[in-house]
Amino acid sequence: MIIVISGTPGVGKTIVSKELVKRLNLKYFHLSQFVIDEKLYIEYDEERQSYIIDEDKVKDKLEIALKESDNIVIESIYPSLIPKADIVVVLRKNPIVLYNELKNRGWPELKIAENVEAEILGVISQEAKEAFNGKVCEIDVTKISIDQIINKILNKECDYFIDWLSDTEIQSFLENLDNIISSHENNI
Ligand SMILES: Nc1ncnc2c1ncn2[C@@H]1O[C@H](COP(=O)(O)OP(=O)(O)O)[C@@H](O)[C@H]1O
Repeated sequence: MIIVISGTPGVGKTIVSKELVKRLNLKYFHLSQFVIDEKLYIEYDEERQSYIIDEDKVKDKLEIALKESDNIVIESIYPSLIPKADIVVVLRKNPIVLYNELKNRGWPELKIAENVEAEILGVISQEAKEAFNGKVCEIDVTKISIDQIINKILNKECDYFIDWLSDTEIQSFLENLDNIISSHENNI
């Protein structure tokens, strides 16, 4: 069984992945750590304080690293780079709650804005559905405990249509994020 836990940074991937590993006695694979350990990046983006990954190298290395793997939880923000999976869980978190989570991490303003915008637009969920059509299970984790998340995953209780933009407060929040992003782009 290969379970992928994906979603925007800050939604709860690590905490959920580790709890799932414990409950089901599975192996754990953190893709972003693998990228850093194997130096599968092109460069470090100082402004965003994150690595720009070399997708082709990651795909090749993953094919080898995961070749024999079964009974594993793979945590990743890049679901389309993963060669195979039985289920791809995409954790979703209310963008305003997520914004505060990333702010508490002390991340740069631009990195927060880009990640929260991606959550509003469902970027990772879309990427997962294109790569693993029919195997994706989205879960809104905003108001539920880790235990409840794990049970939803094990019972495949998915939320079928998460559209943050149906909330007018989030529509105006997105405009603010766009302003932050464009102000950084204008300063280049
Ligand atoms: N269901 C939840 N309820 C309350 N807090 C949560 C929940 N899921 C995650 N968190 C908290 O959210 C933060 C981000 O979790 P983490 O697993 O580090 O996210 P990610 O790996 O997606 O960046 C952590 O402080 C974690 O304790």
